[in-house]
Amino acid sequence: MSPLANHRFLKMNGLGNEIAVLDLRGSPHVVSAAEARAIAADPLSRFDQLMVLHDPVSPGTDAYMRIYNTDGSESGACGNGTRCVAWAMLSDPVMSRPARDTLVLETKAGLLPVTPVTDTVFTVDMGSPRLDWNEIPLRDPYPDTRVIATDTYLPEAPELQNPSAVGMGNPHAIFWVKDAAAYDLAAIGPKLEHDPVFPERANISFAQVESPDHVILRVWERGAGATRACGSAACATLVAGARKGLTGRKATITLPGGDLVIEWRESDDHVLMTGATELEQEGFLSPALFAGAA
Ligand SMILES: N[C@H](CCC[C@H](N)C(=O)O)C(=O)O
Repeated sequence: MSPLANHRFLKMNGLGNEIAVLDLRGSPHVVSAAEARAIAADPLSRFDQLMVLHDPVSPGTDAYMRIYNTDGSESGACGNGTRCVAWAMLSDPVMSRPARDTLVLETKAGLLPVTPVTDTVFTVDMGSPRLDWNEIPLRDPYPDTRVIATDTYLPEAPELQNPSAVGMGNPHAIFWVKDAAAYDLAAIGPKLEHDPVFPERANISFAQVESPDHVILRVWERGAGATRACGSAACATLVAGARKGLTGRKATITLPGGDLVIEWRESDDHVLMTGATELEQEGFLSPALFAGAA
């Protein structure tokens, strides 16, 4: 029987970004893409991102996280999910709790220190943005990633051709638009996500700058589709906005599910993301999910 059968999980959200948290510390099991897709397919455990906790790898860290999208692909970053994991590690009565309140979580993209602001609000240090074309990554050697060009031509939205690109441990493209609500994400999101300029696909943001400290944002996520919020996209948008002189280095980013405060700190180049988390329920993974998934 799969070690995931009957395993406890938490269903949470970060501003409506649907997050499932699975604690596999103490187990050698690594969730496969097929298992992640099976978990996502059950309405009880449905997620935009599945955050799987493993035993810590680097000294001084509290856990290693693998992050899965709905389609089973893996990401190096998920801002909203990282806050949910911090809540779970510090406040869930069943999970083993680290001794200190400030956590350091690790992903394949690096270390993420997390600090509680209240019981349910956390600040994640998302690290330095990746601005070089090959780190994002992009197909072409752009000397300046503030403006790139996509291959995709959209007859219904010909203005969507020149996004900014930023890596936050995952790839992001930000299109600067007058009205973020005007776009049919389900129709155009997949085309831009798969544009050949993004060799690892990209998370696609539509950013409407209201003022230097306020941006309205809608996101089509790589591997997950339209979500109510995307923390790493909010970080990437603030960085790109500040680089283009559209925003300051600190702004409120309003997503369909609510607000995140993002700061790109001058002193160390790190991006800080602050926002809420919410526990919805706990559940147990149905053994039937893993009958065909290996
Ligand atoms: N919702 C997440 C981002 C998931 C990114 C994922 N879709 C990818 O990079 O493949 C967040 O809050 O940052």
